[in-house]
Order: sequence, then structure tokens, then C-alpha cells
Amino acid sequence: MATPVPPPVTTVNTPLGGGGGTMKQKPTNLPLREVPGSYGLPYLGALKDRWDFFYLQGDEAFFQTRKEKFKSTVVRANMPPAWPWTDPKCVMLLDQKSYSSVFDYKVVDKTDTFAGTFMPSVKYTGGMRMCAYLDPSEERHAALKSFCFEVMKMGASRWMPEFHKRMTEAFATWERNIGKQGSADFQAVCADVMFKTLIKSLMNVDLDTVPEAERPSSGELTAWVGLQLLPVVGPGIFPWPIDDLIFHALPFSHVFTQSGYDKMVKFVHKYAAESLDVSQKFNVSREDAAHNLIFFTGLNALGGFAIFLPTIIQLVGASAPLQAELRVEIREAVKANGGLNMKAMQAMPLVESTVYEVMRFKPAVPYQYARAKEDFILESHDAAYRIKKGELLGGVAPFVLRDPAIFKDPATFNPRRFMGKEGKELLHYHIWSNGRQNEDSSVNSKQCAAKDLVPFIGRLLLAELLIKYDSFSLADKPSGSFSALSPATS
Ligand code: HEM
Repeated sequence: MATPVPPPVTTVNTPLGGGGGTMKQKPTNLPLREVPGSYGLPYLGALKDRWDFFYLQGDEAFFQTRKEKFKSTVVRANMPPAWPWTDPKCVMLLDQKSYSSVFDYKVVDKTDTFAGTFMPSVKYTGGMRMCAYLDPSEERHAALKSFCFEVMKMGASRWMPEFHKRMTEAFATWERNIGKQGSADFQAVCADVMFKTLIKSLMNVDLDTVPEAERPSSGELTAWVGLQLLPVVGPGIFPWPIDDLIFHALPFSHVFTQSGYDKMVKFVHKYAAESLDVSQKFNVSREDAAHNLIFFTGLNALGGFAIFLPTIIQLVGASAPLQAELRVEIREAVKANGGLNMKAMQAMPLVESTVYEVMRFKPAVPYQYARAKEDFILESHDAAYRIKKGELLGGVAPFVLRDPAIFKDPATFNPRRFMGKEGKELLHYHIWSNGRQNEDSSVNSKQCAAKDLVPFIGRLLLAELLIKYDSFSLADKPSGSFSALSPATS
């Protein structure tokens, strides 16, 4: 761990109380600054920021230049989509200490902030606001999150066998494609593996047994996820002004993916009865449960895994020595514990640390937003800032997870970083899930419901891969394909 390390803190921001927007001075040892940065001319400033963010600078340089220019890890910026009818003004947080305010529910409200400054139409989700958009103060949040925890628990024994089954199918596909065309895509295949694993685990449905006409696909669900989030992601398919005009100027109507979504709704009502039945326990209607179950599966889970699993393959695939070390650890754990079971999974410290390091190095979900519900003083490591009630705060995870005050050599991918006592202590600062990795997700927080499951599946991916293969190589960078898979020789 780099020095100096600030002591663990649960709350860094002190509410000033009083309400009514009157700013009271709070005693702080840090110099009080106004949040630096400007939003520019109305609309034009926001448009310029959108172009810089997606095309002219790119997201990393967008924040880095502001951080350097203002010598501050708390900066003002317009965030996309910046439509004339939305308010793009944000205070962006680039260090560990200020970031923790986005999950300090005494001072922030999470209502409708899941995607940032805009919320996709509820027409995407049967006319209902989904769990991820609710603030913990809303009664429905606790009910729906409890329902999510429950379906995950019901499927606890299904994750490992289903993932194994689908990975075995993926191996055959990859080997066939390498044989035929010299390379094999793993991005779409990982999404498909996870889609089928999620359906089996969360809904207890084996997709192979569903007639083709009724069977939803990962492609349909991914299109539904992508379309609603397009305004805040940068596809970069066409030359930039055209790309911006097509993808960021207006929201996409839900009608383009409606038929795939309707098929999913019908499928859930017909086949996922076991999961829907349990929703009654939490006073959640069947209809509400069905749409939320699809959202958990598609947007929360598949949306994350479709980025996370390929990132593991890319980062581990770049180092043959790391693969060799992981392979030895995995195979020894499997041998000592009579197979790839829970006990074996717990005997793989390097695998565990490597997966946490992947999540630190390239977090799958880069931004977490929340709105100040009162005036308060927000602290970074070296300054204090006045935040006004109603301001939108945006935590920038890729910067926060490379905060040099916490992580030594933050720009280096160090697979052993989270090993041992000191490594475990760093989990306090591992905030990929909109909360701390050494704390539990609950109905009172907005931390990812799958905070433990997600790294577990990442570890399972490495175990499955390096049991089957001695090593794997990637096609030319940037790569979403294998160029070679060397079958296990021992
Ligand atoms: C790689 C996979 C995943 C990633 C990267 C991920 C990441 C996240 C993040 C960052 C949030 C907080 C969003 C915010 O409020 O700013 C979140 C929330 C959430 N995630 Fe995950 N997640 C993943 C998988 C899953 C899975 C498998 C499930 C459940 C099946 C799940 C269920 C949820 C739910 C229900 C919430 C909203 C929590 C609440 O409303 O209190 N996620 N996730």
C-alpha cells in the first residue's frame, strides 16, 4: 500500500444540517475551495464537453486534463447526453475520499441516477421504475432488492454446474473456430455463456429445453440494454460528428427492441414461475417481479459480465508467466480438494487477487452518480468543497481505483496486489460495486446485490480456462479473440 494511507473512514462528508439551502461553515482542517471548472455557455458548453468526452479527448483524458488544469480531484463537468431538456451539470469525484460521498446516504439521494444525468424511458421496462433507479428511502427498493437476494440464494447451487456446462460448449466453439479461421471471438461467446448461466441460476430454466420460438437470446437482451444506454456510451462506429448525431443527439425509442423484450417477458411468465412465486413473500406483484427479474438478468448482470469476463481474458491473456502461475495454483487446489468445488475455489489466493486486480484496473461500470440532498462539505485528500443541495455528484471509478494515495504503482497491473494481510485491507478501498468490498450489500444501500458473486464468477472463468488449457493466446491487440488454445498436458 502506498503511503500515506488515510485511516479507513465510513463517512467523510459532514452534513451541515439546517436544510433550506443555507450553507453553514463546517470546521475542517483542509483548505476550503469552490469546486473548480466551468460548465461554459448554456447548451454549447455541454455540447463541447460531450464531443471532448466521446471523441476529441476520450473519457480518460477528459478527466485527466481537468484534474491537472485545476489541481483538484473534484471538478465540474457536463456529462452526456447533455440534451437541451436535461441538466448535464455534474461535480465529478476522482479520488477515494470524495468518492465515498456517492454511497453516503445521509447526504445523497440515488433517485433515478443509475445511468447518470438522464434516465431511459420506463417504456423499456413495462412502464415501471426498476430497482436500480430507486433510492433506499423508497419502500419498493427494500422489497425488490430482497427479491433479488432471494432469487440469487435460490440458485446458489446452480451457478457452478451451469457455468461449467456452458464453458464446455464454449471450448468446443472456440476450438472449432480456431481450426477453421485461425482465431475465435470470446466477447460474444462469454455473453452467451453468462446469459444461459444467469437464466438457469436466477430462473431455474435450462434454455436448451425451451422451444426455439419462445427462447430469448443474449443478442436480443444485449440490444435492449445497449439501446437504452446508448446516450451515455460511445459506440464510435462512424466518423465522429456523424456518430454523435446518430447515437447521442436523441434517445432511442424502445420500439426497436420491443419484440425481443416482449418475448423475454412472456418467457419469464411461462417458465420462471418458481422465481416469480417467491416475489409474493416481499409483497412484490408478479408483474413488477417479472420486469425486475429481466432487469437484474439483462442490465445489472449481463451488461456487467459482457465487459468483465472479456477483460479478465485480455489482461491475463497478455502474460504467459501469470497464466503459468495461475494454472499451477488452480490445478493443485483442484487435486487437493477432489475437483473444482467450493473448497477448491477457496484455495486459490492468486486467482482471487488477480480477479480483484482486473476489477481495479478496468472497472466494468465506470460511473456512479448520486444527488446531494442537502448542502454539505465534501472532502478530498487535500481540500474541502462546498456542495449545494440538488447538485449531481459523479464518482469516476477508473480514477478512484487508481488513487495513488491508496494503491502503490496504481497504473501497474499487479495480480498479487490483493494477497496477504495488507492486500486484504485494500478491499476496503475496492469500490467497483458502489460500496466497499469488505462490507455487505444490503437493502439499505445501493451496493451491487452481486458484490461477492461477480468476483466469484471471474475466478471460476479462470479456473475453467486453465484446467482445460495449459495456456491461451490473444489475436492482435486490441483483442476480443483467441489466436491459440493449448490443451492441458497434465
Ligand atoms: C460483472 C457484473 C456486474 C457488475 C460490474 C455490476 C456492477 C454494479 C454497480 C456498479 C452497481 C451500482 C450502480 C449505481 O447505483 O451506481 C450495481 C447495482 C446493482 N447490481 Fe450489479 N453488477 C454486476 C452483476 C450483477 C448481478 C449478477 C446481479 C444480480 C443478479 C446484480 C444486481 C444488481 C442490483 C439489483 C443493483 C442495484 C442495487 C440497488 O438498487 O440497491 N449485479 N451493480
